[in-house]
Amino acid sequence: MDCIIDRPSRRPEDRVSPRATQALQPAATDPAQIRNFCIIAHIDHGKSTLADRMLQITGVVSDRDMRAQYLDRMDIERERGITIKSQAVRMPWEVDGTGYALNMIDTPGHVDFSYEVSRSLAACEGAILLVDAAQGIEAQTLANLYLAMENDLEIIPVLNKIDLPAADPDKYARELADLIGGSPDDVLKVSGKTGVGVEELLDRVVGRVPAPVGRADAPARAMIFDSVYDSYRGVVTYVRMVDGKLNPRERIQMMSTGSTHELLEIGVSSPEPKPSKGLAVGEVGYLITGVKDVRLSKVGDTVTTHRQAATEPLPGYTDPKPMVFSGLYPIDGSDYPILREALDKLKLSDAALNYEPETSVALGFGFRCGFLGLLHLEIITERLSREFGLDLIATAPSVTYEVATDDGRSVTVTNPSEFPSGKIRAVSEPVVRVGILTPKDYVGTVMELCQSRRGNLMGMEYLGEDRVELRYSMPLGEIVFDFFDHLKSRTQGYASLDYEPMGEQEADLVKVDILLQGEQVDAFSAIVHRDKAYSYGVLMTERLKNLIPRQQFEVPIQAAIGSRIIARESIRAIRKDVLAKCYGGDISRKRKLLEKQKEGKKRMKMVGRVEVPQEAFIAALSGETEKKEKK
Ligand SMILES: Nc1nc2c(ncn2[C@@H]2O[C@H](COP(=O)(O)OP(=O)(O)OP(=O)(O)O)[C@@H](O)[C@H]2O)c(=O)[nH]1
Repeated sequence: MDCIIDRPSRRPEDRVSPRATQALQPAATDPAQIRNFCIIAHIDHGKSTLADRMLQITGVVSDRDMRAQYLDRMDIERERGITIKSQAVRMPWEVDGTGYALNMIDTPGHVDFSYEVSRSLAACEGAILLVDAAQGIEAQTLANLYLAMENDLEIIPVLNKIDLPAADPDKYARELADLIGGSPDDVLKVSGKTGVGVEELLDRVVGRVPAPVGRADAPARAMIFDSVYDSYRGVVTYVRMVDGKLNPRERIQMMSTGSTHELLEIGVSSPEPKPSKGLAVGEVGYLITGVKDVRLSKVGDTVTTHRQAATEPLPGYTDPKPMVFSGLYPIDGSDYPILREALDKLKLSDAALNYEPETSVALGFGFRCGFLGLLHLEIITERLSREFGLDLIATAPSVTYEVATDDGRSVTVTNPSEFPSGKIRAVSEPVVRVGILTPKDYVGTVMELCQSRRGNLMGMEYLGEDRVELRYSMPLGEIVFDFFDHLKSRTQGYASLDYEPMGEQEADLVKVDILLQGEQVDAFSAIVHRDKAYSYGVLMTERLKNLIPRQQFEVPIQAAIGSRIIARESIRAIRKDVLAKCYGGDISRKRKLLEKQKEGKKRMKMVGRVEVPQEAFIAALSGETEKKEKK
């Protein structure tokens, strides 16, 4: 009789290194044998590919199970090649006969998620600074490096993709060494694709990244650096133990809210979740408590035990604050309940998503949503359409304004239609520190663009021979509106951008309304700088003129600041007689035409006496007319 033996497969082409030793047991590992590190890189510089290769070489994922970008779990992440949620993986590695547990924390690379990046960094002692050897340093390389330095991390500079024919490792090694100090010879050269240099890199992590330190006998303190919703297991919380120990089935307490939960499972990911006997000082792992909403397990919060609670939370906790707002409306009004349900579901897994119902004359029922940034907005709208089959229109993104009125009130405005109508004393808007990296030939055109967006130059530096870093302070409101598209098209895609909040400033801002036959169309109101009010008015009135069909009377389209009209167009009157061409006695054909006209009217929105097809509003909001003209 045949007997099946369950043997670990080790095929000749498997890339597992002989130094991928037996894993050390969590909760029983000496902190001196733990290394916590992350990989920081500009988008597309190969972070996920390198992480995949490390998993393979350390034997935690077999070649057979390997699929590209193992750590990027969400489909949408894999398709777009971006990392949204960070994960942590424990890998065994042996150096000079000693076994180590390497915890790799994958960080999101995009500025919208910089708070999550900063918490992931706070969970580590070291960072691999990964730079594409064919492209060199980019804006997010710098932004992430500065964050890592603020967190006192040991930086390991690495050039990736050295297998590319276009790679110029010597040039970029000098650039990297100039940036962080040290010699170009210290810069490791690897290829995440072929695996060259990856073993040396793991050795360097062990050699250079400091071991974690913490007080083993103090009350438990663990920092949450990620919180992910899983439809089967509820919320999975990723933590870094700082002091003490957490044990299975213990009652834990969230220090920001005082809420307590039973610890149903605790363990480490390698990379599939493996329950353990607990987590001790310096370790990285996950907790499951059965809660169903990520807002009960917030990134940055400190976990302690209920029985022996710590008194001081770990530093650095803040609530995620939405920066960009937009109205989301279903194109088919009957989809509204589905949209509400979909947002409720997404909120379970995304603590940064905010929304409340709103109505618009032009677009019907929808939700005003708050996002961390433009990419966050894009991801949410894409998930709504992909996962819930919703067809949506989003109003132009807006930021938060503080408006002080003459009667002494202060109003927070996230939607232009809430802008107070009386006398305004002052308006302040959020400002960000912008870093742009561009080849030197494009400096002129980039500066022109920044100036046209009310940017203030704060500094300019050459990086190597041919690239320049420009630093500006700029209103966030100017960036959320197609700034990135313009930057890319002016520099043929070469410039990269990063920004971080730097407070607020007063500015001469006004609300421009768009009126159709004297009636305000809310979805088109915008808060803009006074100098740009006129051009916004002209743009929108022209767009609408081209999109709204003629009516039986003349329709004025106006742009106004308060009661002052600043631009005007009009649609000439026409008597639309669908039966005009239908002479003769064929009554059934006439009826058909009239029926068809009635169908069309259903999708019409009434603004005062004016009938507007909803498509016209949608096209005007998305700027479709200009796009067509450009083509
Ligand atoms: N030739 C070559 N290509 C690589 C190498 N590493 C990554 N790539 C390619 O570079 C592209 C980006 O790699 P990713 O690993 O997705 O980059 P990433 O930094 O994780 O990207 P984000 O998750 O968006 O930040 C992919 O097309 C990879 O196949 C390498 O060492 N050599």
